[in-house]
Amino acid sequence: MGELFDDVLGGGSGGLTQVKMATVMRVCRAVYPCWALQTRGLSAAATAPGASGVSTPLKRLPARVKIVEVGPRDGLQNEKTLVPAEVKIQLIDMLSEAGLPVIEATSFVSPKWVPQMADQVEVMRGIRRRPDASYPVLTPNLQGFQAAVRAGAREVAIFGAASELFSKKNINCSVEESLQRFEEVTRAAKELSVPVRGYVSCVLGCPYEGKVSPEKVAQVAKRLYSMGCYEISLGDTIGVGTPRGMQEMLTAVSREVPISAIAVHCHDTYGQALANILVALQMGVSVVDSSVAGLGGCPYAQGASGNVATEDVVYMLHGLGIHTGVDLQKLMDAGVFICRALNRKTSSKVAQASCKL
Ligand SMILES: CC(C)(COP(=O)([O-])OP(=O)([O-])OC[C@H]1O[C@@H](n2cnc3c(N)ncnc32)[C@H](O)[C@@H]1OP(=O)([O-])[O-])[C@@H](O)C(=O)NCCC(=O)NCCSC(=O)C[C@@](C)(O)CC(=O)[O-]
Repeated sequence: MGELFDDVLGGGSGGLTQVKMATVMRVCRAVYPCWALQTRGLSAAATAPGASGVSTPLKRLPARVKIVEVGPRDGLQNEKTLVPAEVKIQLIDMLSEAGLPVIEATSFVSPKWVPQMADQVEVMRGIRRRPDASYPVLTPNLQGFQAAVRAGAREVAIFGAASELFSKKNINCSVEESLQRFEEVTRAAKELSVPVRGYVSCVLGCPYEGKVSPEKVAQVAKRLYSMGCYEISLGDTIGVGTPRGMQEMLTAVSREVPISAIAVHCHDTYGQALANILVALQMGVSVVDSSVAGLGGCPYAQGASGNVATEDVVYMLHGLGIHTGVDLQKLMDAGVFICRALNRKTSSKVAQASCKL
């Protein structure tokens, strides 16, 4: 590599000719496929989504990505002011209109722990469901699962962690105890043919324990998958991960769980979310969680900012020629609606650039 650059840049006279520059670009693309992808993807985005002429590196990306919109739950669970149920319902309906295939609607957790989600029954009863979309809800235990089913939930998500301390702070039990509770939920769900999604939090770092080993993440993911979760969402809860960490962690998890059953759930605290998602896509992941307007955070992970904004993910994916089924304009309208209701600015760069707020 060094020799190649010496060869291209050496000689001193004349600086970088066009021929030399082209060679440098070729070498960089060969050595850093990810960089090649980004530079080519960006020019594709600048011209037309899915533009032709984008060649080799894009072949490694999925043709289609499923976006799991978590704003109404992950976003609103962290808001200081309580958002009225009718606002949540309107937000979910607007997200449905925008074509999002999965919208996490609310959670059936203790109202003493998360008062922002105490109106879960009203929300579930009020939303207009699109027949081809699903509206999962979080259920930490059997009590939550039964209440969710009574309220009309047709899909649930259980949420574990790869960190003992986070598990204790978030759901008041150890990782092992949580897995036992989740077994009860998956067993009950199986009897009613209710699909269950599984989360693992703190996959790239924990607010209480710091570094988290990829092997620990893989163990928890494997347990959730083997108890029947159809998909495992890997959460960078505090948004500290970088592309290299994402690659190492996904390498470990994909030894235990098929890549087609893995989703990534990136918070954007350090501005790394899109880069981390791109790495995940290159490794074969085709399910991405995100939150309209970048709302969110976890009440039990202080300092964690919101999820990556759905608008930004959709813009990147469309620029790469990847199909999502999402109407970006309608999605941005939903972002404007909820930001006005919350009296806050959007965290989506795409929405900011489009001068919507
Ligand atoms: C899990 C519990 C309930 C344990 O809480 P606990 O206090 O250990 O529960 P308990 O079994 O001892 O029961 C105590 C009380 O809670 C009630 N209770 C018990 N279960 C339920 C339930 N399901 N729904 C409603 N109420 C419930 C139960 O009925 C009882 O009521 P009381 O007799 O005192 O009146 C509690 O810790 C809790 O609700 N935690 C909230 C966790 C949460 O929602 N965190 C945020 C979501 S996770 C997240 O954001 C991360 C994620 C998914 O996005 C991915 C990522 O980014 O990493």
